[in-house]
Amino acid sequence: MIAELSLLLIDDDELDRLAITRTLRKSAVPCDVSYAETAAAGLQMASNRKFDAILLDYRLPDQNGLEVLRALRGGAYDSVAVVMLSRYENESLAEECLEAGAQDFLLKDEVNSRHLTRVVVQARQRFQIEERLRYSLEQVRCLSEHDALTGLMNRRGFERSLEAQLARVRRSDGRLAILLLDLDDFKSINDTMGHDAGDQLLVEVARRLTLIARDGDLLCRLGGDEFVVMMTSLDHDEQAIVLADRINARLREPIFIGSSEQTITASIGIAVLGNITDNAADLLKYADLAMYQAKLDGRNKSRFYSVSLQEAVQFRSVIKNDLQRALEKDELKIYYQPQIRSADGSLRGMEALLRWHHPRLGVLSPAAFLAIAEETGLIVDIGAWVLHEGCRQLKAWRERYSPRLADLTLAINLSAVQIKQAQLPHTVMSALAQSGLPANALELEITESMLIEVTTDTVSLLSEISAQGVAMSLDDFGTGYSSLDHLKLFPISILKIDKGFVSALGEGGKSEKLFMAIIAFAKALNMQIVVEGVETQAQLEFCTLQGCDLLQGYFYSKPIPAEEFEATFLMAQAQPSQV
Ligand SMILES: Nc1nc2c(ncn2[C@@H]2O[C@H](COP(=O)(O)O[C@H]3[C@@H](O)[C@H](n4cnc5c(=O)[nH]c(N)nc54)O[C@@H]3COP(=O)(O)O)[C@@H](O)[C@H]2O)c(=O)[nH]1
Repeated sequence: MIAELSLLLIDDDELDRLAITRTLRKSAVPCDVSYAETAAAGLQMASNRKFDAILLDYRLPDQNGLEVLRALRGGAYDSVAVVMLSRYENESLAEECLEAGAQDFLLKDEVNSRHLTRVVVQARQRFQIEERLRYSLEQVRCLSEHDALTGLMNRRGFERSLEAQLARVRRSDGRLAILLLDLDDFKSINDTMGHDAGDQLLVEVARRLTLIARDGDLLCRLGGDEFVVMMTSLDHDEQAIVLADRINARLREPIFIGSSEQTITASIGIAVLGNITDNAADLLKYADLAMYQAKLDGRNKSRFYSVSLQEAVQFRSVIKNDLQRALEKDELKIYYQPQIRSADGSLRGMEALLRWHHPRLGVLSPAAFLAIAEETGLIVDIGAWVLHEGCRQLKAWRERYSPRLADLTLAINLSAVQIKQAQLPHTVMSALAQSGLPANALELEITESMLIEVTTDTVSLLSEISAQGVAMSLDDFGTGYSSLDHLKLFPISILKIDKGFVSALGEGGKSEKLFMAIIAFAKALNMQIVVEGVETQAQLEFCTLQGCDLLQGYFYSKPIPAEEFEATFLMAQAQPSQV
């Protein structure tokens, strides 16, 4: 039971005010009525005091009732039930008032005591129910826009906030940056320590981000191990980089999960609104591309989105897609580069160097696609193809230019992925068997960097191949670890000195001394020495004088297609035994 209703009547017509007051006095519920004659006075009173309901006349001297109603619902006033009063019947106006937030619409002529009291009481109840509903909806919206685990905004909340911030930034000509973080190797924590541990780590990351964020920055967990920091105001791009550095420094600090100490890092992509786009979806996409680049660049880094970065990412994606079918479409080719005996300038053999005749991009060098081939595992099939095709070609040439060139050899590069494949010895042997080549016609090149993560499996794999008579050569020697252990562990009989040393020959510096030391060292170990990157007559003479066995480089030829190699180096040196 309501003890008393406190009402505000806003009406400029004195007779109407008296009539309504008389009616209310007859009501079963006592009413305390305050009065205002203008919209401005009514709004003023509504802001000073809380009423149970406002009776609001539509026609007021300074504003119409609908405008007053909208002002009352605008948020600056305590929420209150509103009953509109009108002298004239107007269905569409009544509808408009209800839509704008009035709880009822009454014709003044219809007002009697019971009716008016019931309307006011019901308006008040309806308003209270609406308020509760609004609160519940707000709670649901809040829950649906927040991540239950970390309490940060989720993707939905982020998207809504981003749209709102974008509108603000456009209006104020401001700037906004998005830092998209993806935790490095989070999966392994989940896999090795379990999902509870993973969850604890995510909560700790959220906590650290909250500590680092500045006032006004918005934090969000997009899902999984992806977080976003939205900098809603910044003067310079550098501020975003500084924040990214602070985030990574803070994340690197040890995290204790139970009794175990963990460290986590993140790859961070940054995109700034206005620099490249003023569209929300693009901004997140660009931050994602930059984050992906940070991962490619070795993780635990931040990268800024730029047009050139996008071009690089797009190029990568084209290569990745097209490489799948390059083998089937016969687009991969082997180019050959001669290896010359320093003693007499005769052809000892050649190195097989892969090229991709891309239908749109032209001839691509391994640098453009090898890393992707390794990442996707395609290198296993590609490498097997190089072995088979190279052996087939060598056998054909040996036979065609026998007897003079019957002992030509072929050097083929192996990739780090291939040397971890248990089937490698089988692939090599089947390439030799199918072509009919003897094992000593083949030389396999590995680089020092491949041997860093040596396992006993790798050692036995390469030893198995070498035991069959295939020579192993250590490529790019002098550029990596130059570890004596590698020479001891692996069955290496050929040392290939990197072209970096050759280009420095004649300068008399450290490189030249190292070059000579490597030769002395290889000779002491009875290894054959191949020098790559020979480009000038002077380099040729120097290497020959120092006792290098084989020379390779642009001085003789760049790597060239098989037909050209045959015409230039084989036909010129020997008459084919069969044509
Ligand atoms: N796993 C596989 N890796 C391969 C295969 N084919 C090539 N590769 C690897 O790619 C690297 C780059 O090859 P490429 O771009 O062909 O470069 C070679 C020569 O073109 C270049 N070269 C040779 N002589 C000179 C010279 O006088 N000057 C100069 N600036 N460059 C020269 O050097 C590269 C020689 O390679 P390598 O002897 O192997 O070090 C290449 O290094 C391979 O690792 C493949 O089929 N599988």
